[in-house]
Amino acid sequence: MTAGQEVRYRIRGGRRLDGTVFIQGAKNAVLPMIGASLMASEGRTVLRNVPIIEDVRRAVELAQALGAKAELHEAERTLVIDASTLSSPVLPAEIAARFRGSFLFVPALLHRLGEAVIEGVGGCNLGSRNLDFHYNGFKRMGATVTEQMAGDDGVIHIKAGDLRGGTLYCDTPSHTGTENLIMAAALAHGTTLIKNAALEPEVLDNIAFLQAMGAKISGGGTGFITVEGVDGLRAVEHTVMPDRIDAGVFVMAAAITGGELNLVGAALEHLGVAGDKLEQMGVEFHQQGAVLHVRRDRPLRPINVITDEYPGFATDLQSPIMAVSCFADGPSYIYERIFDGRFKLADELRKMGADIEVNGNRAKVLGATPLRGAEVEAHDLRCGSALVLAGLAAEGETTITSAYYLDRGHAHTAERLSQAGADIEREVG
Ligand SMILES: CC(=O)N[C@H]1[C@@H](OP(=O)(O)OP(=O)(O)OC[C@H]2O[C@@H](n3ccc(=O)[nH]c3=O)[C@H](O)[C@@H]2O)O[C@H](CO)[C@@H](O)[C@@H]1O
Ligand SMILES: C=C(OP(=O)(O)O)C(=O)O
Repeated sequence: MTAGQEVRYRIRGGRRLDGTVFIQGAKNAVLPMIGASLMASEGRTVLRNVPIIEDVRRAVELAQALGAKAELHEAERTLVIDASTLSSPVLPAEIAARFRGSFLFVPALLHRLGEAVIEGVGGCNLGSRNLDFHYNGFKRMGATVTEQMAGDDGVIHIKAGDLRGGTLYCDTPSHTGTENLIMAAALAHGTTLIKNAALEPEVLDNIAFLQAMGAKISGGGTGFITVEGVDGLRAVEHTVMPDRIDAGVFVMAAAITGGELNLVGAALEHLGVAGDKLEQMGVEFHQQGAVLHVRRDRPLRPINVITDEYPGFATDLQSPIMAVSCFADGPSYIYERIFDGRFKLADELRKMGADIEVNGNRAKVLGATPLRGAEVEAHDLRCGSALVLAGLAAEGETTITSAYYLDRGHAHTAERLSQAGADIEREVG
């Protein structure tokens, strides 16, 4: 899949899903791990259960552009990285601007090459997405951050100097902010305390990975993380945790079609409040070891959702639940607290017949409205997964354009849904 190619999904709705689905490895865990693996100056890192998503392909291209050897073995879902040859500090815009996780490469560049040059940082266009917690943390550790204009675009130079530990904080518990500050502290001189650190399971998986590499990190999951700097990190093997957002979307695929799925690798605990809200809507869960059995065979009830950091209702599941709410019997209320640009989905769902009122970062979904197939656009990754859900339950054919966004974060979507009985195809070109 090359830049500029159009990806579309075509779905003929109305089929009840039934079967077994394998939950992919977590996008938001593997991306910081690829960044962290570049901190090992010798040896080969082996990451297993790697999701075959576009963001991972971009991360591999970026690692290669920086001089590392990175091989993605797609059939084996395994990534092998040899970062001994890392040589360029420049995150080139043509790759880095296509995914948010590119900024997670900065600590390795600071430690290994003494500087990072950021021509662009991408990710979903969700309104304002600042990076001040990251920059302020790097500065507190002794780095200098300067911005130069190149045409209309700013290029940011970070010079590491001699990074040393200190007291750092996130104003709000930023997911990638916490990961970047931990990675910057891991090889800095002395001890770092990070206050108001993120609690997401992917942050904890990344801490486990860094600890295996030899980093000294304590306090993960408490909001206060202490990192004692070490002299070097070694390349290790690690299995990426399952993707709780992918799991949540498949739970909702069962919910919206009145179906029944066995989700291999999904953990109800990792859904946080989203699991409770789905139960209130009428979804039944049975955790059977590493398999989450999910079923919905009663009418969907409406719901109130307030997005929050983990274990609150994940913002990445807010768009999907908006699609499910269209089928609930009564008004649902959604309050998006993390990102201010996530409601473009409402316009797309309206094209399918949804009745949604948006006021700032609050939305009221008036269910139940029967949705009908339409041509709709994925404005971001989770808008894409929500439209897939809507298409599965709508009458007739739905075409989702700009679906590269969906492929950024979900692997083999059409194959996995088809195996469970959906009528869905992916088209490129
Ligand atoms: C690659 C990755 O892991 N992406 C996830 C990560 O994004 P990301 O790490 O970018 O999200 P953050 O947790 O940093 O952002 C949360 C909020 O904090 C604000 N903020 C963040 C950093 C900063 O320096 N200044 C600032 O103001 C943001 O604008 C946003 O309003 O967490 C999000 C929230 O769970 C998820 O939707 C993304 O899927
Ligand atoms: C916002 C998201 O991702 P990113 O931070 O990678 O843009 C997402 O996964 O919905």
